[in-house]
Amino acid sequence: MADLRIHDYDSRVDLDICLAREVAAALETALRERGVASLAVSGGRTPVGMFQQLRQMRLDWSRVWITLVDDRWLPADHEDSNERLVREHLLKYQVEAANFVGLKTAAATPEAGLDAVEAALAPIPQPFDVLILGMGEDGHTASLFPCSAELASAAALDNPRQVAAVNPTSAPYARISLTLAAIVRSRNLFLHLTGTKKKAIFDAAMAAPTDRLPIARVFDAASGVCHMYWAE
Ligand SMILES: O=C1O[C@H](COP(=O)(O)O)[C@@H](O)[C@H](O)[C@H]1O
Repeated sequence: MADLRIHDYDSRVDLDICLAREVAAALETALRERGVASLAVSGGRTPVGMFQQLRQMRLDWSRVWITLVDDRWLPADHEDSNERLVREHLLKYQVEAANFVGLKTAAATPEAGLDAVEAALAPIPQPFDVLILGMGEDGHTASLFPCSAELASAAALDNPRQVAAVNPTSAPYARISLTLAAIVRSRNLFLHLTGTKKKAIFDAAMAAPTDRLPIARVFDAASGVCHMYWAE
């Protein structure tokens, strides 16, 4: 079980600045120690302000690999694509020099695309130096949805795959997601949450004695220090 440290901020702007600094510091450490660094980011609405802070951080971004924790199986220019969000808000200015690998291929379905996605991810230094999760109000994280038939295999810690196809019944679009096993191997694991409603959902999920939601399963399975950054 992870040693989860909670960081509360008075404002989302303060949170975005502090989380971006922590992420940049962890990437800098990786660059110093291993010469390359890897970062996996979530999509959705929550990370936009943090991306805008992170893209101002001075790093040798040409030695940093960036990918997504999950994506909707949509063209990369679709308004609901996580790749589009990252290209628009993070891969700008000096971060344009980073090596970005998206999770969407030309295959018709995520199931058909799995092998190609794994091959595309192969050059990225693993385990990820930094991985940033978000959370939905149903307790999903990445695209590990509690409602999906694929959750058992995508969240099985002995799943040798890095990615899984997920078809949520409570949310739109087929998805591709890092597996729970790939997520919890990360060297620095952050959860980025905003709003009192999500905080209450997170606290209840962590306190539940049984039927653990995906977000709680991350911190059950992770080891070492993990961080939750929250602002109202
Ligand atoms: O579907 C998704 O939702 C979560 C949470 O998104 P948010 O809009 O509530 O911040 C996100 O972390 C994930 O990457 C995304 O695909």
